[in-house]
Amino acid sequence: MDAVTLDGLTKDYGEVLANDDVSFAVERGEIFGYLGPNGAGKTTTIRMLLGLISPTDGSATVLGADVRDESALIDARRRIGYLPDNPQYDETATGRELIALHERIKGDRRSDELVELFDPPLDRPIREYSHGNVRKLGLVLTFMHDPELVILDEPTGGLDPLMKQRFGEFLRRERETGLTVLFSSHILGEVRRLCDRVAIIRQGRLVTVEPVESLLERSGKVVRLAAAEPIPHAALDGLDGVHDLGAGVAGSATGSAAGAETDATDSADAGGERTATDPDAGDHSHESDAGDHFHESDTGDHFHESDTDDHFHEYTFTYTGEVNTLLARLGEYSLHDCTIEEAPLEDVFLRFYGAETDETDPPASTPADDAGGASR
Ligand SMILES: Nc1ncnc2c1ncn2[C@@H]1O[C@H](COP(=O)(O)OP(=O)(O)OP(=O)(O)O)[C@@H](O)[C@H]1O
Repeated sequence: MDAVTLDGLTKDYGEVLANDDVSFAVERGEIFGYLGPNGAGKTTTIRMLLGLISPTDGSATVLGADVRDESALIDARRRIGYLPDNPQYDETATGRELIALHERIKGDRRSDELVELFDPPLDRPIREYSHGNVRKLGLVLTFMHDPELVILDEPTGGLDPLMKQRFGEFLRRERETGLTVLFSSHILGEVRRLCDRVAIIRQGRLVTVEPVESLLERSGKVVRLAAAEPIPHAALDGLDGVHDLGAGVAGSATGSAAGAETDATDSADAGGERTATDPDAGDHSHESDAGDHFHESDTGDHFHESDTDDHFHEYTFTYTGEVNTLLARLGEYSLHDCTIEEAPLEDVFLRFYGAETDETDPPASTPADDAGGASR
């Protein structure tokens, strides 16, 4: 039996159709990412699953309990851990007092271990907690009764990188013991590291449900190169899986790669030739605005050679091919810098669903449709 099922779940707030016919299922024992930009409808779905708001239409179950059946849901919730995106704890209580309160409500099997792991302050009132410390206490309260299913709404907001890593390792360990996790995020990279499958919601509508690996394969990677020598256009553009190739000549080979990356991003859409003078040469603006550095050429089929040795040649593109193939091709050139990163969530949307998709114009065919329906 699936841990969570949604079938045509719909929430109409009146002005906003926050969930529109949302269907998917979370299998027992998986970490399932619920991904979407701000305002997409993630929290609305989660609040319906917990019985905190009623669906306008459709149905859902958590651990077998129908979310419209209050008594069944109360029973199920004893076996569920829930971390809201913005927990509203009693501001005057201390962390220790809140742990004691939660122990009385749902039991405590492991708060000591969790306090040691997530290390929230315990003896100060909540009103003095930082955002990250509220989140760390929230993780203790969510997991302390050893739930079968946890539903986490943007759980890593406010956590520092070390704590994010610790949280990720913790979730993976818990999965090994059979825990099911549904967690929302707007960060694709975070979901990639943790999740087995992912659902993406945009403007209230589900756009895909699929294994995270297949999503990332199709969404590709953003590649940024800074080369000591020009790379012929055909060498990159002719490679299978290269999209949106943009190029320029910028900065100094001894300068900041980060600056080069910024400019490369700015120039990525235009493609063709762009040139820039070494910022250290004197005459030209040092502002980071690409418009001050780059001068569009009237031809798009070759790359400009710089007139000083200090320049490097930068290229940005999205790559959906084999990384080893790309590296073999790049190995033929002298590179100053190379970064290969996952495409941002926004790019994934642009690539697969179009920039103009809105509530009145749903994608004609989504991967969820292609897979024979969103739920499985
Ligand atoms: N109580 C409410 N009344 C009216 N509209 C609401 C209500 N709650 C949410 N909305 C609207 O519903 C839409 C979905 O909001 P929701 O909070 O579910 O999105 P989200 O994906 O969780 O966003 P975020 O990542 O920013 O938390 C938004 O347009 C939001 O303004």
